[in-house]
Amino acid sequence: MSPAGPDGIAAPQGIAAPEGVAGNTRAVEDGVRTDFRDRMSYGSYLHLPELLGAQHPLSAPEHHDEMLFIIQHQTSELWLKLVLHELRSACTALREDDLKVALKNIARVKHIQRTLTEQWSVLATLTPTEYSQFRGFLANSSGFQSHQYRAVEFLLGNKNADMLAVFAHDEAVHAELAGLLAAPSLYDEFLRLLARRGHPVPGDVLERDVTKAHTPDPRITAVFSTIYSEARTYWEEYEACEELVDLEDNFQLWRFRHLKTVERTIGFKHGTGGSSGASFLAKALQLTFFPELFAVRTEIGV
Ligand code: HEM
Ligand SMILES: N[C@@H](CC(=O)c1ccccc1NC=O)C(=O)O
Repeated sequence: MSPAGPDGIAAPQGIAAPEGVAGNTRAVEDGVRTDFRDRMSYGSYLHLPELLGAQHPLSAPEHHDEMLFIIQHQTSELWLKLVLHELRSACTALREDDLKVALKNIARVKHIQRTLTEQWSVLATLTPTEYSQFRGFLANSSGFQSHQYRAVEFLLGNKNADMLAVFAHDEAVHAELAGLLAAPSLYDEFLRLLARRGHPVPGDVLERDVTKAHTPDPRITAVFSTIYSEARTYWEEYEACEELVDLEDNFQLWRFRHLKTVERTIGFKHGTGGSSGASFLAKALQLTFFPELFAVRTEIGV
């Protein structure tokens, strides 16, 4: 005989309710803390009042889908904050010849990138009609003004001093980005590490003007050629090269999904930030952080 549930219906045979889960309801255990007047709680530790109080749709009357738009951006910014934290750590680790730590940081960044790229599918549920109903309320604000995104681009080596102008209104952010512009990128740090390990990275590359984007150099491709053809000897370097390729690949996938989401949402309209829109974004797909890591592939097996 199977025991009768609260509504008198017998539970199916063979599915015995575990202790404390009668009636498909989990009993709260006696030890569970419930008084948080004088204890730190989940919400206070995570500052949830601030976090969850920071969604302020501007549309009037409020458009249902503006909440999606805001949360999509805010979650992206939170992940970007962690990406920056990890990339800064990776740069420091490389500077200190701690390749293992840098690789650990990069591994985490790769997972975040996947989440960020996956997340586009949520925004893709926003139809052009829905977006057009509140787009006007965004005025001239645009993702182009995301300082964390720009910081990630700079850290990875897509340096461009012209990107600083939109941050002139915010002294602290402007100073932060100017600092990153003037600092060696992840790739600069990697090439410096390779030089310290005895790889023939030319001096003029090591002392280049790091405020500019790195431009492809066949002498660096030759360094990678050796690493790839003698992978067993240079295993750590080889592994690091492949991790950087994954990083760039993931970054390009995010850019591509952004572009495609933009095309399906606003077509070929100009952007709220003042650019030509999709065609401006498409140009970013031609950029590369680590050109020689792709150039070396042409030489492999020939
Ligand atoms: C319906 C959704 C979206 C549309 C229509 C859109 C559109 C655009 C457009 C047209 C630009 C070019 C700059 C301009 O003139 O405004 C841009 C740039 C940008 N957007 Fe979005 N965007 C959307 C969602 C997002 C989301 C969710 C993020 C995540 C943070 C984002 C981040 C960025 C960034 C970082 C840039 C600068 C890209 C670069 O410099 O290459 N956008 N967006
Ligand atoms: N540039 C977008 C507006 C936009 O997407 C946006 C506006 C405010 C804050 C973040 C945004 N996201 C990415 O650009 C547009 O032209 O519709």
